[in-house]
Amino acid sequence: MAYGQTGTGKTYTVGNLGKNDASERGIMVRAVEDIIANTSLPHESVEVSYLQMYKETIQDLLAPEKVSIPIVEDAKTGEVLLPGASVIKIHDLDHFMELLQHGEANRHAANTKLNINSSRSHAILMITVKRSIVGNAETDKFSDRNVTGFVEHTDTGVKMIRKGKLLIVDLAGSERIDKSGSEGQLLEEAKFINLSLTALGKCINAVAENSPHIPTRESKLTRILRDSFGGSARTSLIITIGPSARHHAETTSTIMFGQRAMKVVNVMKVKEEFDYESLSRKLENQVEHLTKEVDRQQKLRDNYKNEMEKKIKECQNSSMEKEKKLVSRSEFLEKDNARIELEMKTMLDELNHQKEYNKLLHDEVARLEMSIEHYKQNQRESSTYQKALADTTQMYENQIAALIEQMEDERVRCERAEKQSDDLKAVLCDHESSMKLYQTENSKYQKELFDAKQTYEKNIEQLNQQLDDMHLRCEHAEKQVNSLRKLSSDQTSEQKLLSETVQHYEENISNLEKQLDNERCSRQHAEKEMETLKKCLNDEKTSQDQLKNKISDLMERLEDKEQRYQVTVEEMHSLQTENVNLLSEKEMFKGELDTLKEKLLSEEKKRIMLENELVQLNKGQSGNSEGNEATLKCELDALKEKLLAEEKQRMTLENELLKLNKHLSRDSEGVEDQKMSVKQHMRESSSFRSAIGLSRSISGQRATIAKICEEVGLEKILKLLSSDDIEVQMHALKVVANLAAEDANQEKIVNEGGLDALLMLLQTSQNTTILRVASGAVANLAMNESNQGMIMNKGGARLLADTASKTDDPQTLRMVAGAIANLCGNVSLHTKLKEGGGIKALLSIAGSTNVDVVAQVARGLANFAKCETREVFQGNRTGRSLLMEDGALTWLIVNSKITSDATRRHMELALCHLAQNENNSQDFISSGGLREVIRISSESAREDIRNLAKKTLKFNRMFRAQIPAD
Ligand SMILES: Nc1ncnc2c1ncn2[C@@H]1O[C@H](COP(=O)(O)OP(=O)(O)OP(=O)(O)O)[C@@H](O)[C@H]1O
Repeated sequence: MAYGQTGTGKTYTVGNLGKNDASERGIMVRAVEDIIANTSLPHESVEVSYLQMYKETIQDLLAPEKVSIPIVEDAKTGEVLLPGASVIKIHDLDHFMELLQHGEANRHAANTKLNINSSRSHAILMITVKRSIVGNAETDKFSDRNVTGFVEHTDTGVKMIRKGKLLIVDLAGSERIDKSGSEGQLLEEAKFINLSLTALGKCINAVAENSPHIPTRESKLTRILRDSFGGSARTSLIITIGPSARHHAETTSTIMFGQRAMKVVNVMKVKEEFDYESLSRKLENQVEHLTKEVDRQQKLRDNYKNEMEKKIKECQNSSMEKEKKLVSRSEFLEKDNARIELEMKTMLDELNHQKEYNKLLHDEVARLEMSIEHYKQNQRESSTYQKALADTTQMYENQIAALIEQMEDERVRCERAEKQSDDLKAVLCDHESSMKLYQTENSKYQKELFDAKQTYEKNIEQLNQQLDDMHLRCEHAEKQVNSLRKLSSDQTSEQKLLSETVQHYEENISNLEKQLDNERCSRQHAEKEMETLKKCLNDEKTSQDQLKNKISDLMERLEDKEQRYQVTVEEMHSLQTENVNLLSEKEMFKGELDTLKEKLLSEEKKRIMLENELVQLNKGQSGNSEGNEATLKCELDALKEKLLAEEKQRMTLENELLKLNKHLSRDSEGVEDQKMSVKQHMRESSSFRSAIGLSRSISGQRATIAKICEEVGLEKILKLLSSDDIEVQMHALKVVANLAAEDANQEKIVNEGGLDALLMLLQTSQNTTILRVASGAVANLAMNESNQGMIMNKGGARLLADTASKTDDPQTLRMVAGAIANLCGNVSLHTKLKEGGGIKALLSIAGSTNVDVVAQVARGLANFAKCETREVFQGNRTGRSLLMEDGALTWLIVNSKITSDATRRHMELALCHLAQNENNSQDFISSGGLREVIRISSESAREDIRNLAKKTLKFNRMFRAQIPAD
């Protein structure tokens, strides 16, 4: 689109033909030239429409008679169509130039002041390029078609048309009517032009701002350009300006318009549509092909079926024929057998007959022999005849002998011949008898005999031959019988084979049928399986996606867990360190607990003694006169005060116990048991006290003090601490000390200046009782961590040290040592405590022979060492212990074998804690502390302390180096 003030060169830039000089050509000509150069025209088409929009009507510049061309939007694709406009397929660039020139001639132009050939209409050149493409997939990809009707996937295997549309718009010039001097018709035109350009501006604004509504309906220009704003089209805008200063306003507005248009974001989309004709043709072909294929398959199936049926029939026929043949063959064989049997029978009969005949012959030979004998007899009777007869007989005898020989030779095989021979003999015998009868006819007879003999010989030969033949035939018959038998057996086996073959064929057929059925089943099954597999594949894909998501989720969680694991490991390390500290702390508390138990016991004893004293006093009181009443009352008050002090101490111990119990509540069951036993002990003490009525008295005193405090006011009582009257001062101090023994009152006492007053007393008073009670009160306040800092800040450490230095009263020293020992448990005060002389004071107090005082010192040192070593373990502190310089180690080494169990435990713990700090190792080695730790590791009365010492020795490298391997 070319947009700009009138006369600034839009038409020149966009529509110039450049007929004479190609370098003068405008974008329209250059674009089409480029398109043609990249298009193979017979296969691809380039079509153009050239329109103008004049006063909100659309006219066809290529067919000027076509006016008011409607604008239509394809409901599916959203494509803007101009159905009435002529669409001309161009052949080449010249053809296009002709069309453009023709169109230009039809364009409305009028002279304006600014441009003598001003365009009064918007010219729209619409170039459509179509290209056929073929995809790869099947038509079921139709589902991929998007809502716009275009196909996103080109691999559809279907012929499609890829379509590109290029609109080149030469907008009519925007103008200031006053400047252009438009009037009448021109003014009218200018209004329409400005209206449509304003609408275009609005649309561009809306698209640039991603507005859901684009007001394209306000002008036909924007309706035509509807599918060119944003969306799937790419839009280029050329803005033209007049450089003259007088056009400054227009130039600015034009540039602003261009800037807005630059905000439009386009996403290109390839537009493709199916070539439905070719698709339908292709589908028809496919349907036809598939139908043919189905028919072919059906035919193949039918043929196969027919063939199979035919084969089955053939098999059946052949089996029937074979059966028939078999039957006929067997019949034939049976007949043949019968025939052969008959023949055999005949031959056997013949053989028997032959045998009989042979027998007959034999008989005849015998008869002939008899005839010969008879002839010989006749011969003897007639010498003449006899001679001739002898010759004849001789001849006959020779013949007969030969015959007999022959007969003998052939007797076995030729019985018939024997028979014949017998016959001949019989005949011979007849002849002989007739010779006898007719001697004359001897010659005749001899001749006949000779003839007969010859005949017989021939006959015998014949018979022999017959016999041989018979034998041969017999053999042949036997062979035949054998071969027939063999044949018969062969026939039987053949029959069997045939039946087997038939059975085999039948089986084959049934198998084939089964196979056919199986084939069908498996095909159906395979089809089902295919569907299932498709589903599975889809499911698989879905599950794969889910798995991917899960994997990424798991990876994230794994990373998170790893991080947490790292944190946990670090925490674990710190917990381990803390655990070590807690263990040592626990051991220390155990020691302290034992000390407390002992103290409680001694307190109980004192209390019983006091109670007895009180009972005695009460008894004495009743017996005294009224004059002594005041004195006794004073004594009673003093005793009560004593009781109060004891009670306070007890309270202090109980508080300490409570505090320890709190610490110990985290520890092991053994400690828990100890706590229970202490509680039990306390309960027992309490029950004992109640038995003697002391509790009533104590609660009465407390109530009295509370009442006094309520009545007088704490402020006044505190003021009394600075009273000049030492008695008043003392009573007030006792009341304050009593109040300080209870946690609940401590804050109030401190806030109202009680701590200051007590420290002042420590500083100024020389009175032992005051110093003792005041240091006891300070010790009570020092039990509370919130007061410890304040005590230190107010110079408490120094004052306690001074107090210790100016008295050797063991109770006072015990109170001072207790107060310092409490302060030793606060690691933040260690340096101040040392600098304030607290440690030194503690160690100087340690010179006392009083067991309780020493116990407090040992407790303080153990407290200090434990806290300090914990700080070292936690990395908050480095270097030797602050206790070292003041000689604490030496004191501990010297006194660690003292008899009191509780004190010894404190000392052993203090040594172990100090030994745990590797910076103290050298001190331990040089001073003999290491030996002490080694001793503790084996000799300590407490297993936990022994273990602590062993652990200390094990983990300290310097100690390990010092200890021999054995
Ligand atoms: N780059 C250029 N080189 C030479 N002459 C030019 C150039 N640009 C414009 N002209 C000339 O300036 C005059 C006005 O140009 P043209 O008609 O293209 O302006 P237009 O912006 O289309 O005006 P209108 O909006 O009134 O139609 C024409 O005579 C044109 O030949």
